[in-house]
Amino acid sequence: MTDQPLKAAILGASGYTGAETVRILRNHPNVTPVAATGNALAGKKLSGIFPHLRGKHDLDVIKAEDVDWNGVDVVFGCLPHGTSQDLIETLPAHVKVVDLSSDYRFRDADLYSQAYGREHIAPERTAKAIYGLSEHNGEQMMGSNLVACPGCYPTAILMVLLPLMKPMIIDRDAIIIDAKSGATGAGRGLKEGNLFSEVTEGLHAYGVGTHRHTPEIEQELNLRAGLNDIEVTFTPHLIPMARGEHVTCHLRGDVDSIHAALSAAYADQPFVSVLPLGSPPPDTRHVRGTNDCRIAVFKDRAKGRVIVIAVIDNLVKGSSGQAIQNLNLMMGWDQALGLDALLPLFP
Ligand SMILES: NC(=O)C1=CN([C@@H]2O[C@H](COP(=O)(O)OP(=O)(O)OC[C@H]3O[C@@H](n4cnc5c(N)ncnc54)[C@H](OP(=O)(O)O)[C@@H]3O)[C@@H](O)[C@H]2O)C=CC1
Ligand SMILES: CC(=O)N[C@@H](CCC(=O)OP(=O)(O)O)C(=O)O
Repeated sequence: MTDQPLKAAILGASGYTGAETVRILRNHPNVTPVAATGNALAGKKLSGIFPHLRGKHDLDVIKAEDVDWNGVDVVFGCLPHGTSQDLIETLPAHVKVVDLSSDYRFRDADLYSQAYGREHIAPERTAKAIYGLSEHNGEQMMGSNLVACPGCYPTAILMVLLPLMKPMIIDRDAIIIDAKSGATGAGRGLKEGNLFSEVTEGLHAYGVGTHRHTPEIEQELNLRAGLNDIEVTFTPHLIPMARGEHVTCHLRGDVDSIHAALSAAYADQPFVSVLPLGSPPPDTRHVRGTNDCRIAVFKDRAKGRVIVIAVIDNLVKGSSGQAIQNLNLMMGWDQALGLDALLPLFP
């Protein structure tokens, strides 16, 4: 516990990742949510929008322009991309930022423009922001004022692939990723594709060959490997469940070397576990509601091929949980503060 808890504003608290950030912060000894913002839902009580928070958090949801920034130390930016940078660039300098959107993930603002179809309003800041994959960039986050949390798919995928990049122990020209996400990954906004009847009892791919997370994944792989030619095939799917994410990486390499590299990378990490060889495949329910990532490695019967599976909860390790872990790292606190009490909800 610090003498004075940090005062946090949650921008976009009326959305899924904002509400999840508020929920998890209830367990945090060093951070107090003092402001919650929304847009269409401003004017309501947070517990009125999200009854599961009733009696736990009774913040009023207000417009960002009505926040008293003098009373705020840190913001969690849980806003759509584009909106996020427009607001973050107006904040006073004393406010630390943990952004969950994609706005500050690209080192190169031109790459951002290509992927998102708009110019970045602060290219110099995005170049300096720390890419917040907690287990890999924690040291760089210490003392930083702006951390850009990875997308939910890149979180699980990079957790598998980064430890295999240096030394390069897989065939870098043969990386194929099949990924599946629950519907909360698309946010709470009313969209036809998120209707129950459009999602239930079916499964479909989307963004095939074009998803905006592909350049984000490739950026981090190339940076880690010291190369510029790594490309991956990434196919996401929407599955009929609310939360959870499952990624299957099809690789070429040696199963024992891959398992050893992953086990070594996460040996001291509280939230990432690499299952022993021969374990059954992990289920998204094994991490549901937690900041955990579980990884399992399998030898394929096809010669030289290895399959690595990772599961996370998109609303925790894939967004709000990792954001809180990143704030802990920025502040030099134990990275597990507020997060280690979360146990999986099973079944
Ligand atoms: N959902 C997930 O699994 C993940 C999401 N992310 C990223 O996190 C961010 C938030 O995602 P998520 O919580 O799912 O999104 P939601 O759609 O559930 O919530 C969006 C929030 O932003 C607010 N908002 C929307 N437009 C504006 C605006 N013009 N001005 C001010 N506020 C606005 C909404 O307010 P209101 O509802 O009151 O209008 C709401 O509070 C996004 O950038 C997303 O890509 C990252 C990783 C995983
Ligand atoms: C199921 C679903 O739609 N998922 C979202 C990814 C969620 C995420 O990580 O979004 P950001 O990169 O915007 O932060 C998508 O595919 O666009």
